[in-house]
Amino acid sequence: MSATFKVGTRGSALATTQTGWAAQKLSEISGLGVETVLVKTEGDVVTGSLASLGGTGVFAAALRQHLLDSGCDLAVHSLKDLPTAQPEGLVLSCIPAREDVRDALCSHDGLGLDELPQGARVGTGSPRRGAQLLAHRPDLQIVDIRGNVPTRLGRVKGIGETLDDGSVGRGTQGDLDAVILAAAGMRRLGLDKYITEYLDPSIMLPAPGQGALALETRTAGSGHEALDQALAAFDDEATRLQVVAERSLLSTLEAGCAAPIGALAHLDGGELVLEAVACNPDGSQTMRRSARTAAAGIASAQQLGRDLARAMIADGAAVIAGLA
Ligand SMILES: NCc1[nH]cc(CCC(=O)O)c1CC(=O)O
Repeated sequence: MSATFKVGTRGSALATTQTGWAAQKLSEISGLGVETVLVKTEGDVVTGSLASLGGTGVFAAALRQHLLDSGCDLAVHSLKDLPTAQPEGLVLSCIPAREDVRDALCSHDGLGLDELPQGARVGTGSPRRGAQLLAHRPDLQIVDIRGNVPTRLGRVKGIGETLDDGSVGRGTQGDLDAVILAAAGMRRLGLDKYITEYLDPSIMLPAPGQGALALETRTAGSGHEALDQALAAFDDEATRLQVVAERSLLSTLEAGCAAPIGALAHLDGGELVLEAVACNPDGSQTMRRSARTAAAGIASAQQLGRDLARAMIADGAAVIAGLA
């Protein structure tokens, strides 16, 4: 029997799908077999509002402990769900090329954002999404929802009934005109046909790290040389530069994934450009800024995020976003 590595995953459809995708690629590159280990996490059983959960990293903590205890050799996370502080003994050894970074509107009858009826009910548990929606459409009613992607999608009028997956839409009321979800998750789950508008980043800046996966191992290595090499080969340098800048901004603002902060970096020729927004939860105040650097490398990306955050803080961003 050929050697295998163990990959840990949460049990949600999104987690198992993206873990399967990454593990398959690494298996192809390394020639190793894969064994999947399911890890139940606190974030999957708590039922309160996401905004009220407070502490960041509830989704990742149990998986990380499992990795530290050598219950698995590799953990696959959604990067945007990871706190910006890296735990001792673990390293993000691979960040693959990013999926679509945008947020997506999923509404009934194919409606786009500007076609939603006056006062339409739009579901999201994210203060960042709610605030930016309200900044664009102050008439909308933001409804705090949580749950996994198919469950949230099933709350939209007319959609719950049509989802053919047996785990989806059962008992959902169709009580919303629309929900906002990450396009990346919808695509990975094959649910992107329900997207009625990809929200332009000029209206809705995504969460730092959105659309990117983070493949984590113990700092000492995965225990499989071929896997360590595959992780290095599967890492995408452009994505890493972007997400480092975005997460550096978030950590300098001392904010987490539940904060009303959006950030998106991209490469423009040889330059790294970072755009960011800080909002108050009702969308009545938004501060949007950008910065760029021609300097290459991870340290410069980190510096870019830090400098932009400091400039925004100097102009009151932390107060606006309720972080001060
Ligand atoms: N917080 C849940 C979560 N974590 C990652 C994704 C989507 C995939 C991604 O952004 O990489 C989602 C669902 C969503 O926000 O719609």
